[in-house]
Amino acid sequence: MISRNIIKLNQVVLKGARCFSSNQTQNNTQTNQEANFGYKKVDINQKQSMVNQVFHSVADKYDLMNDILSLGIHRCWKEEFVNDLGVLRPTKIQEKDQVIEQPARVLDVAGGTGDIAFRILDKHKSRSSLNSKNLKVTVLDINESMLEVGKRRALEKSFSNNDIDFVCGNAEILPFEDNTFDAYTIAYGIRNVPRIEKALSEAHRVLKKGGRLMILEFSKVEQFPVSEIYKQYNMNILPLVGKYVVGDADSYQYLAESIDKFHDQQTLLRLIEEAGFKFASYKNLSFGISAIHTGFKI
Ligand SMILES: C[S@@+](CC[C@H](N)C(=O)[O-])C[C@H]1O[C@@H](n2cnc3c(N)ncnc32)[C@H](O)[C@@H]1O
Repeated sequence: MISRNIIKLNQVVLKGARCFSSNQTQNNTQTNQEANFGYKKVDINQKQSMVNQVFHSVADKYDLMNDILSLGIHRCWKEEFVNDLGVLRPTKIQEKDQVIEQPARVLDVAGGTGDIAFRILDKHKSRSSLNSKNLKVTVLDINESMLEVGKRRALEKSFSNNDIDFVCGNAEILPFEDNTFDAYTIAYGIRNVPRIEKALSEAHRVLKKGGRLMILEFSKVEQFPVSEIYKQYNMNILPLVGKYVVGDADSYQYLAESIDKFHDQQTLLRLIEEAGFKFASYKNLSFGISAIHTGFKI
């Protein structure tokens, strides 16, 4: 049984996007467009290669580090995110004189090791009377190392290809047709994508009418002294724990800097609206350390 699943879950779809694996270096053509890589200004194409190196380096210890660094709190934020998504119903399609049910489809972009996808599937099973055939989650990530961990975890959790599939691809050029998904989720991924506007426009394109965008991301804490304690923690503790647990202080230095440089709640909200989403809103989690943004394709 397990070996059949291994074969199925290893069928990574590669359509129209460059993927990054450990033994690959990316030689992107230079442009004169710049992006932030933490506190550094780099060529926008170079940013993706540098982000890829970070996640290749941390992939094996990524989930453990999330627990250590957030003292387990990231689990509560992810739970709230998945609760807010709610239960998705299958689509009913009339075919000749028959009504056919198609599973609801969720695309989890920058889904990495599958954490959000597994939570969505678990929640769906525990909350609804529907069977697992009524929901399918597609995990998309640009990094093969992160996806490999996700595929391993999916097998351990006994999910099959009917529940979940793993696609190597870029959030900026999604390898899916227009109007395909009922929901698009992205957790702690959007700040790593070089062209956020492109990713949001792709999210809008692949969602069905009525479909929902949900973003979970680190955000801005305004209340003093929490803001200062949080900044000091990120800048000093993150690289230190990275050094001793993963043997890689630089990657965690980038993660801390990228959190500091990322947009505030209002700016991200504006970008979501500019991408065409309606009824966009956000809510803060733990003083705004994280925030959930949402919007709908109407
Ligand atoms: C911090 S991890 C988040 C993983 C997961 N969503 C979670 O919440 O645990 C960020 C992920 O974004 C992915 N990523 C970065 N740039 C991307 C892009 N352009 N397209 C798709 N994935 C990307 C990385 O490979 C990495 O797996």
